[in-house]
Amino acid sequence: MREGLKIFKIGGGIIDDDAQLRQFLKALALVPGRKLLVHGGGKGASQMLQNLGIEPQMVQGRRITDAATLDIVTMFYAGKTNKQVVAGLQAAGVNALGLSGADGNAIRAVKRPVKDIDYGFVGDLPADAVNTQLLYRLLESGLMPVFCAITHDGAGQLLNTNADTIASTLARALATQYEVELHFCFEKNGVLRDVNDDNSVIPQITAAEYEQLKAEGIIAAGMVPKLDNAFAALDAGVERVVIENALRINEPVKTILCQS
Ligand SMILES: Nc1ncnc2c1ncn2[C@@H]1O[C@H](COP(=O)(O)OP(=O)(O)O)[C@@H](O)[C@H]1O
Ligand SMILES: CC(=O)N[C@@H](CCC(=O)OP(=O)(O)O)C(=O)O
Repeated sequence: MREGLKIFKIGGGIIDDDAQLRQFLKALALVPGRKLLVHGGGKGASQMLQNLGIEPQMVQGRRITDAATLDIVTMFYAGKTNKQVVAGLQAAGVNALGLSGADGNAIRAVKRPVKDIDYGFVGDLPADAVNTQLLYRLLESGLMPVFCAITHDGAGQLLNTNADTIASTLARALATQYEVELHFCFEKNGVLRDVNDDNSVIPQITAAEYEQLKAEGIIAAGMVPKLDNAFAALDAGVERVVIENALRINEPVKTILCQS
């Protein structure tokens, strides 16, 4: 039987709040077994860009990343945010190791080709993006890898990559070695029937139901790329995908996705 691995992805809203981040990391420290964390930070990055006089530009949930933006998001995601998360995990007794995709050649991306839109220095992840051997060695030595949203192209170029996509790609790649559970954690209690009512969590969603909920506009905005990534992970052999509140990971309230 394969060993278990739990992959957690945490989004911008929680990371920007020191007290909430600490609470999440404490709860994460209590989760038994092999673990890996991917963090975003898009909200805080947009704030920082604005403070520096750069207007953030997002198209279909992806940031248009010119050279100046890349410099700033690299400092923010791979520097401040990643190191703060790692320090928080160390304080909670977890030996975490902060990584970008360039470190150990962990995740090699491809610069998004220019079609209708030029996204600039944004990375897409091919099927063989993940250095599974490196991650296997880190996980088996008892470390908890903590990834930020920065990857590289193998030729010296850093690339900004959506954190949900990183989590889903890691989950798919590592599903060959482990029985993987993928947890998307954010500030809502799960996928909601009414986005303004945290008590309207949909406990289970199949792929067919997802299409229906999307068509009805119940699932919208940032939730669409998240769930596209989530169902792609299930299709590729990830055992279980969960959408849940980052502050309630040890409680039963959550949305579980199923293939059929
Ligand atoms: N049905 C839904 N249930 C929950 N959230 C939804 C739903 N439809 C749209 N959303 C929106 O999607 C957001 C999550 O997407 P996003 O901001 O990209 O996630 P993250 O915070 O993980 O980066 C929620 O904060 C919410 O505003
Ligand atoms: C290319 C691209 O869009 N990159 C994202 C990476 C951060 C991220 O995904 O953060 P959240 O998970 O908090 O949204 C961005 O810069 O916003």
